[in-house]
Amino acid sequence: MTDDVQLLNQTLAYDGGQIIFQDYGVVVIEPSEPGSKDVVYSCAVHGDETAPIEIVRDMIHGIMRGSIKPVQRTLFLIANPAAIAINKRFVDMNMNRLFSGAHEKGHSPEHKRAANIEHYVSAFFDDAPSGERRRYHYDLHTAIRDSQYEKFGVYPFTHGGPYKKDQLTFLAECGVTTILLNQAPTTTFSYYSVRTHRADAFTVELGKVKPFGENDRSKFAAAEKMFTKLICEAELDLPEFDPQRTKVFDVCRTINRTVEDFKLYFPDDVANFTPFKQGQLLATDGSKEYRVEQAGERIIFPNANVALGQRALLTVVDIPLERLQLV
Ligand SMILES: O=C(O)CCC(=O)N[C@@H](CCC(=O)O)C(=O)O
Ligand SMILES: [Zn+2]
Repeated sequence: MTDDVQLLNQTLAYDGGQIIFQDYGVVVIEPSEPGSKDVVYSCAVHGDETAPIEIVRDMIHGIMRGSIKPVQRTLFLIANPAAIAINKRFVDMNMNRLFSGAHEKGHSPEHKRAANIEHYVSAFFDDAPSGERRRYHYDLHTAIRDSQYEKFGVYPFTHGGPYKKDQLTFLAECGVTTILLNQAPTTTFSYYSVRTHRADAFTVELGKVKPFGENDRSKFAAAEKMFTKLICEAELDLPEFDPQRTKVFDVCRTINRTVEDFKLYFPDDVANFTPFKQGQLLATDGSKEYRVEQAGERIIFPNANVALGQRALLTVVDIPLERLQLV
C-alpha cells in the first residue's frame, strides 16, 4: 500500500517507454515508439472479482520489472478500489450500470468514479498519436455463479454493425469460446467504449468469483498470455477464423426487478447457461410471473438482490454463428 501511495502521480521508465500512475488504479503505458493500437484492460468494476485484479496487477508489475515490454499504448484501470477495500461487489451502486452518462443521475462513490473513469478513457484515446488507430477494451470480470461455459464474453450491442472475426479469434485464443450477444444499448462499461469511442470492447467473464489468493491462475494462463501479446507485439499472429470454435447465444429476455417482492424459482447453485423446460416458472416480480417461453431457453446472471429497476435475470438461446454478419 505504501508503495502504491508513493507511486501516485509518478512516472517511471521501462525499457521501451513510460509508466504513468495517473490516479488510484489508473495506469497509462506510453511506449516511446507506439504501435497503432490503443488497448484498455479494466478490472474490479465489481470489487470482489479478484482474478481479473490479480491479472492486471501482475501485468503492471511485469512492466515495472521489465519482463513485459509493451509496444502498444495501454490503459490499465482498477475501476473500484473502494469496493476492493471492503471486499464487496460495490460500495453503494453497481458501477456497471453507471456508464454512458448514467453516473450523472446520482452522487454515490460509484457515480463519481464512473464519471472519472469515462474521463480517463476519453483522455487516453484522445491523446493517441494521429493516424489510423485501432481501439480495444477488455473489461475483465468473474461471475457470481458457476457456469456451464466457464469463460464467456458479452459482445455489446453493435447497432446493426457486423461482428468481427479477428475479435472472436482473439477471444477464442484467450479461452473464451462462448459469446453472448447483447441486443440493446446498456449502461455497462464495455458498451460505453463501443458506443462512445468506437472501440472493439467486451465484458469478459473469466470464471467464478473467488477470494484473493484462491484463484487457480493456470485457468487464466491462455488469457494472460494473449493479453500480454496484444500489447507487446506490433501485430498479433492469430490463427485463421474458425467458425466451429465459438458458440453463440442471443439474449432472449431481460427480466428486471421492479418491486421488493422479487423471487427466483431455482436454487443458488444452478449454473449460468442451464437450460429449463418450456413453461417452467423462473421468477416472479410481485404478481407478474416469468416462465420459460422457448425450447432451449437458458438462464444467466440471476440475482434477486439487485436494486429496483435493474436486471435480475437474462435468458438466452443458442444461435448458429452463421447467422451473424461477420467481417
Ligand atoms: O455473475 C453475475 O450474476 C454477474 C456477473 C456480471 O457482473 N456481469 C456483468 C455483465 C455485463 C454485460 O452485460 O456486459 C454485469 O452484470 O455487469
Ligand atoms: Zn462483474
